This record gives sequence, structure tokens and C-alpha cells, in this order.
Amino acid sequence: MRVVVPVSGSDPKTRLAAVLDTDERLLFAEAMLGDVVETLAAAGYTPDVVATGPIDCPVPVTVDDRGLDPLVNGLLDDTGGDLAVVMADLPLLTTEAVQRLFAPDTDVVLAPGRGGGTNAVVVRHPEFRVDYHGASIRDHRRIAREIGADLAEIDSRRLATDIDEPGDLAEVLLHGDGRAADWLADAGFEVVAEDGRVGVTRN
Ligand SMILES: Nc1nc2c(ncn2[C@@H]2O[C@H](COP(=O)(O)OP(=O)(O)OP(=O)(O)O)[C@@H](O)[C@H]2O)c(=O)[nH]1
Ligand SMILES: C[C@H](OP(=O)(O)O)C(=O)O
Repeated sequence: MRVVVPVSGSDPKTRLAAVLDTDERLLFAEAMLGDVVETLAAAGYTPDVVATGPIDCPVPVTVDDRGLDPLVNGLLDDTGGDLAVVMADLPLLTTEAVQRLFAPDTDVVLAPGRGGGTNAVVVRHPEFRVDYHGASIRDHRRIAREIGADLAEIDSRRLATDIDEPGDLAEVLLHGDGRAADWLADAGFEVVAEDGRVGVTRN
């Protein structure tokens, strides 16, 4: 099965702009992408990375400026609905989590993200199409239901932890051991407890 990792290569991770400048957001996005690609490779999958602009990556990158839905739905058209999509901002991903994602033999497998998104999807159905953004997990469940696809969902903290906002950076420092965690530590980020919750500070 073809495994695609879509990634923003131009102005990525804008929701981290309060704590990272433009160049840093690209470097951090590259570190997270490196973690995802290496973990997929360790699990036996060779991902196709498709970026909106040039981005440093351990495997070759295809540049394609389509938005997320036209890109993924175009690839679903091309493959007849035989495609997996794994987001590039999942630096806690492990080989075990990847194996769990591909284990169900259903028409559609969804890995929900925290906050209502869809961090990974495996499609084995000719009619399934994606509708990202907003509460996309709900939309993807509905789309699967409407086409009569049988559906599995993966309840995995590591697949669910996408890094979108400054508060998410603590997850990377607390639980990550790859490029993204190293990059944050090198950039001076540390975990702090604030108002009973864990956050980050930068030295
Ligand atoms: N190829 C491609 N990938 C995208 C596009 N938009 C988002 N992505 C990727 O899809 C995943 C989820 O994206 P988001 O977290 O919603 O978007 P983002 O651009 O990384 O971050 P924000 O600017 O903070 O929304 C990440 O892996 C992004 O790099 C797009 O238009 N094209
Ligand atoms: C693309 C989007 O990502 P989020 O903005 O939820 O991280 C989604 O999963 O629908």
C-alpha cells in the first residue's frame, strides 16, 4: 500500500508562531517530519513525502502545491482508494503505533488526533474521500458510514499527539526521544509546571 506523508513546506506550523520564528518553524517541522519518516521506515513502510515547498527530509520529497484535501483526494483517485496518509507532525510515533494502525483489515482505519483532527487514515475502499480541518474525525466517520465502509479506530496516545500549539511542545519534551525532542532541547526549551499544568519555557 502507498503511504503518503503530506507536509507544509511553506510557512508551516503557524500556530507555533508565538514561540518559534519563521525559520525555526521550518526547522522544527523538518525535525518532526524526520521522526515520522524514520519511524515508518523502521516499521517497514517507505513513505512518499509530498510537500507544498522545499523541505529537508531523509527521503526524497515531491513538491506539490495542492491543498490537503485536493492532494489526498487526488491520490485516492489515482490509487483507486488504496492509500494510507500519516501526518508529518506526529513526533511521538513509534513502530508499535504504526503496526497498530495497519493491523485492522477494515475498509477504513482512522487514528483520531487530540482536538478533533485525523492524524492518520488507511483506506481500502474505492469511494472513501477525505475532508480535513475542523472536527475532521467526525466527518471521516460520517463519510465511511455513508459509503457503507467498515471502520476501525486506533486509540493510541502516540498517534493522537499532533503538535499544533505551544502547549503541545511539552509532550515532545516529556515523551519524545527523536529529532524533534532534540531540536527543542537544543533551542533551549524546558518543561515547566504552571498553574497546575505542564508547559514549556525557553532559556
Ligand atoms: N502537502 C500538504 N500538506 C499539508 C497542507 N496543509 C497541512 N499539511 C500537513 O498536514 C498535517 C496537518 O496540518 P496542520 O497541523 O493542520 O497544518 P500546518 O500547516 O502544519 O500548521 P498550522 O499552520 O499551524 O495550521 C501536517 O503534516 C502538515 O504539514 C497542504 O496544503 N499540503
Ligand atoms: C488537517 C487537520 O489537522 P489539525 O488542524 O487537526 O491538526 C485535520 O486533522 O483535520
